[in-house]
Parts: sequence; structure tokens; C-alpha cells
Amino acid sequence: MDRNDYLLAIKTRMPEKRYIHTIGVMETAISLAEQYGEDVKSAEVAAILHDIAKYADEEWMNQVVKENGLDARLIGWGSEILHGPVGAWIAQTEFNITNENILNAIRFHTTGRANMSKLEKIIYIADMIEPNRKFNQVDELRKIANVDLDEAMKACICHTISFLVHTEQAIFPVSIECYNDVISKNA
Ligand SMILES: Nc1ncnc2c1ncn2[C@@H]1O[C@H](COP(=O)(O)OP(=O)(O)O)[C@@H](O)[C@H]1O
Repeated sequence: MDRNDYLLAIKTRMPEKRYIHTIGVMETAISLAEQYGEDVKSAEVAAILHDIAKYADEEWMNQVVKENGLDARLIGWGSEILHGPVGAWIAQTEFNITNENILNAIRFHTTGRANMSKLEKIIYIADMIEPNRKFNQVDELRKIANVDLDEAMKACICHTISFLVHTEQAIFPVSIECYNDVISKNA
């Protein structure tokens, strides 16, 4: 499948706004891949498929987790946490993606994790800073991503953790592992 096949396949599964977001993630991920020496094709495919499960039924996603041996800690979390891991499962089973690095970039695009690969960082960051994103500090994150991928990952996970704390939301522990990992490496 080439870019247009993937784009056609995801377009039917999401509203227009999410599709536009996906194009933004794709363009940002490609540009970060070029800048930081990552495989551009892998970045393109992971970016296009990253939100493939965003609008999947939550009950169905919980079932996919249980029946296919996905991380048991996912059970009971909402679709915001489920759509990454279930998206990776769809990419593998439906789109025949076998590249584990691409699958992990989809799997961990919302939460991050400890010891992320360059591609995983690129997709995580691209998802946060793509041109359609609008929140305080997004320009600051874009500036950091222009000069240092690891610093950008640190700033992005700090922003997410801080946002979740300030809005009194539960934090899926894999993001805490990501935060601890990034902080210790940058100490
Ligand atoms: N560890 C976490 N625990 C709970 N919520 C989280 C965690 N990490 C991210 N989120 C939230 O999940 C939501 C979806 O994130 P994300 O997948 O990056 O966005 P999108 O699907 O819109 O591209 C965001 O509101 C984010 O703050």
C-alpha cells in the first residue's frame, strides 16, 4: 500500500477534523524524520495510521485487549488510552504492518513509554505539535522540536503530565514511566 491507499483507508473511519489532524501529523513527522535521520516512509505510515482506532467502540477495544493479550493494565481505561494500542493491533492485523518500530510508534503515540525509539518520539511529538494543534505552549514545543528531539520529548511529556495533574485526571502509569525515563536521561 502507498500513501494514498492508507489515507483513503483512514478517511472513512474519522471525521474531517481528525483527518486534517492526521495529515498535519504526517507532514510534521516526515519533516522531523528528515531532520533527525529517521526512515521517512516509516514515519509516514505510522503517522497516517496513528489514530486509526480513535473512533472505535470502547467496549470493542476492551475486548480486543482481553482477547489478544494486550497490556492488561489497559482494561478499564477510556478510549483515549485504548486507541493507541488497539490502533497498533489494527495496523498489524488489518493492514499487515509487521515493522515493530512502526507498530510501537502507533501503540505509544498517546502515552509515550520508557526507552522510546527515535520513530516513537517523532510520532509522539508530531501528534502534539502538528500545525492544527492550538494550546498555550505549543509554539514553545515547536521551537524545541526544531533543535533537539530529546529535549522536545521531555518538554512534551512534561506538558502532558502537568496538564493531567492540573485538570485532576488519572494518569495511565506508562506515561509516568516515560517521564521518569526522560528526566533521568536529561538530569
Ligand atoms: N498517561 C495518560 N493518562 C491519561 N490520559 C492521558 C495520558 N497521556 C495522554 N493522555 C490524554 O489523552 C488524550 C488523547 O491524547 P492523544 O492520543 O495524544 O490525542 P489525539 O488522539 O487527539 O491525537 C489527551 O487529552 C491527553 O492529555
